Amino acid sequence: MAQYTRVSGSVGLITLQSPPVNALSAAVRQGIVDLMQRALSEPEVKSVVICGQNGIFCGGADIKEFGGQMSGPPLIPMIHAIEAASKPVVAAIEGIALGGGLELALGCHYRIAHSKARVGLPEVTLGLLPGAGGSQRLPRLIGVPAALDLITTGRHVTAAEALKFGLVDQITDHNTVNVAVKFAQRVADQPLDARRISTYPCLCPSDVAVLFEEVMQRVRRTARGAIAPIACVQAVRAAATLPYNQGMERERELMATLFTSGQARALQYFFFAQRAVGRWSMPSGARWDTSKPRPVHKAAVIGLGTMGRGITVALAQAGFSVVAVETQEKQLMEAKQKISGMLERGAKRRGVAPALDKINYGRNIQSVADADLVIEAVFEDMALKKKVFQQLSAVCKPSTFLCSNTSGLDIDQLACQTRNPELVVGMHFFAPAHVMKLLEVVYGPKSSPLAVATAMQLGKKIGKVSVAVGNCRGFVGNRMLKPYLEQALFLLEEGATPEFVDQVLEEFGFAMGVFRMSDLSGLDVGWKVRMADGLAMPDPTTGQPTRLRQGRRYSPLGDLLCEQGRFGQKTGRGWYQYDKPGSQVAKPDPWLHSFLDEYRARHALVAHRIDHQEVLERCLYSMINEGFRILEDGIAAGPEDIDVIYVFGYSWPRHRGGPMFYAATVGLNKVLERLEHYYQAHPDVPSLQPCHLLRKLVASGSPPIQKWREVIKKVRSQL
Ligand SMILES: CC(C)(COP(=O)(O)OP(=O)(O)OC[C@H]1O[C@@H](n2cnc3c(N)ncnc32)[C@H](O)[C@@H]1OP(=O)(O)O)[C@@H](O)C(=O)NCCC(=O)NCCSC(=O)/C=C/CCCCCCCCCCCCC(=O)O
Repeated sequence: MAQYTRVSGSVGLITLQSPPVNALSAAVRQGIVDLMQRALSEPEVKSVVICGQNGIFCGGADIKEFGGQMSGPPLIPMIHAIEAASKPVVAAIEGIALGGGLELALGCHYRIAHSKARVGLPEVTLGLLPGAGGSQRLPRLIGVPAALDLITTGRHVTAAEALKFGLVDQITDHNTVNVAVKFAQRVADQPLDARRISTYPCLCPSDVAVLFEEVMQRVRRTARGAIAPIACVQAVRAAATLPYNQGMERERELMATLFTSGQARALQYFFFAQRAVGRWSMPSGARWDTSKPRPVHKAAVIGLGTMGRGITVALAQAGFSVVAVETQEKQLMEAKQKISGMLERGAKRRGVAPALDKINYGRNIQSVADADLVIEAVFEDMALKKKVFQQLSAVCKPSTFLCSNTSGLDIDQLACQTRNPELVVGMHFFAPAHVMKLLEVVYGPKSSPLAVATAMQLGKKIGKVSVAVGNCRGFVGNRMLKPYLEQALFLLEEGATPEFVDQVLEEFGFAMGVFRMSDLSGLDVGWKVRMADGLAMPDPTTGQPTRLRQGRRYSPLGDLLCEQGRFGQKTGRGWYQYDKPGSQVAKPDPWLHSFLDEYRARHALVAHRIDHQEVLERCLYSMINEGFRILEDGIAAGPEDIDVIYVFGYSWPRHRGGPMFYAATVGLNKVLERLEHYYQAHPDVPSLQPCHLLRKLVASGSPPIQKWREVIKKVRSQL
């Protein structure tokens, strides 16, 4: 919807009204078309201003409409009509002008922005391109290099940057609509020919062909299989090489391909999934909208290893006072130096002062006594963590929230060490903790909604995407990783190489294949966990590594590498070889190949040809199957939680929506059928046995992912 008012006698003011972001829904588009006609037909009106209600110009096309039948006036002719208008039209940009919102503003003859406004063309992040003329007008207005940057990255720019580009004509600190109205009065009789961007020549640098080639290469390298960034480059190239009308035709063709693509559907699903995880709920019925967080003024971090340092930096950068504790003097000094360096580098990048004074360092756990919330980040050792929680419970205020950065240990056991177990939750950060966006907030059976709400809010304040999950071994992310890693090892036993498995996974879109990722994280991490679980031991009767442990198939390959001191990048050897310890360039290692041959011979394993399909299906479907178990167990509230965890924490390619969305795309019946097939071939691998919820969903006709929660609810109520 849109509202019309006449202001100062001669200015027609059109206000977009569609909360929360004034998206260009069919009703809003209809409103604009009707009100533009009215403004043009009223002889008293000499100029027009378009603005948005509640200090927000426009968040772009209404993404919710993309999934269904589009109705209402189309955007492109609407914007053309504005540009062709005989009276000056001024966009008054407050808050945001994104996507179709900025394209609407580019159709206006002038753009006035508030100094705090942000503008951008983020369509690429939704699997699209600026398909309402944006790919053709923006390069004509600000030049090809800047337009390529904005359109291929989708980044938002500040009003100041927009002014520098020439994207807006003026910025103001005052009431933008008032300024725009005065501006509109001033330009009422000015000729408009020079203000119609579609008539501008597209200014190109002399080496434009080289520029497009370079950008295309960079985009292909970083897109990990996403098609929209490539189409964006092609659309801008059309602007640079073709007359406007032909460029528009090319924009339309490219948009038609993207608009109906699975990638666009996945990215648009993911847009809403990211927002859905904020509306968390617990099996007790506690919810985000009925649980109030308590403010945290002072936080503390215990243990300043890699994780503790990253968490400290994330907290300090977000403005929290932090007490950072490390009991060993040498480690404390080292951590202090590293944290200061991280803060200084971060501040330089963001052009602000480093938040060094936000942190007080200490060696004594007593120094966290008055913290509102403490995050324990000591070694992943239950006995040690229990001791720390006992100490914290003794020294902290009774109201202090006690959180653990464990990556998978039982939160309940930690809560039991404290006086107030309801104030204990897991806050599982991902390395590097000041960079990675994901935070798993883990509630145990005793955790209160207050504790969950407070941890979720803290996560938001430090810029994380926080997902509330239940307490189980590995929580959501690492629990699903286990069958994935396991299958990768089994594939090596059966004849694959690390390079081949990684290549298939990287072609699928992972930033790193499973073996390169293991080398990066350190093979010893999982080895220690397996030893603590009594898994990584040779058979006591034969002294030989066996391939069956605790009644199920087990691959000791990772343990054998660790026994040789091959811990990955840090030791210069792992699944790959590296020039030197710490180097990141992985090279195939002939030693590893001989080692695999000998291993297979020792266990009488005959290598067979493993193809792409088998790698993908076994690694991904076993992980997805665990995802369904997690939903069945109520550890994650919905598929969106799992998908957000996998995209932000495990480099799952966003244009594939996340593992659960991917399963829906492949078809649940196909996933079920292939799991059945592999389980039949490997009956000693329980993670391949299709779980009850997957069967139930298939039996219910494989409903769309948005309807899974109903089936999950039914399955849980029957348990
Ligand atoms: C920055 C934001 C706007 C706000 O952020 P924040 O304040 O943090 O709040 P949020 O929680 O993110 O959002 C609040 C709620 O608002 C909802 N929201 C936000 N934006 C939109 C939107 N654009 N549409 C719908 N809903 C929106 C959001 O979901 C929240 O609600 P809830 O919590 O989920 O309930 C931030 O939200 C943001 O970044 N938004 C997205 C901005 C964006 O990406 N805009 C671009 C949209 S795409 C676009 O504009 C495309 C334009 C060109 C379209 C051309 C169409 C032509 C069709 C051609 C078809 C061709 C087919 C041919 C086929 C054939 O030929 O056969």
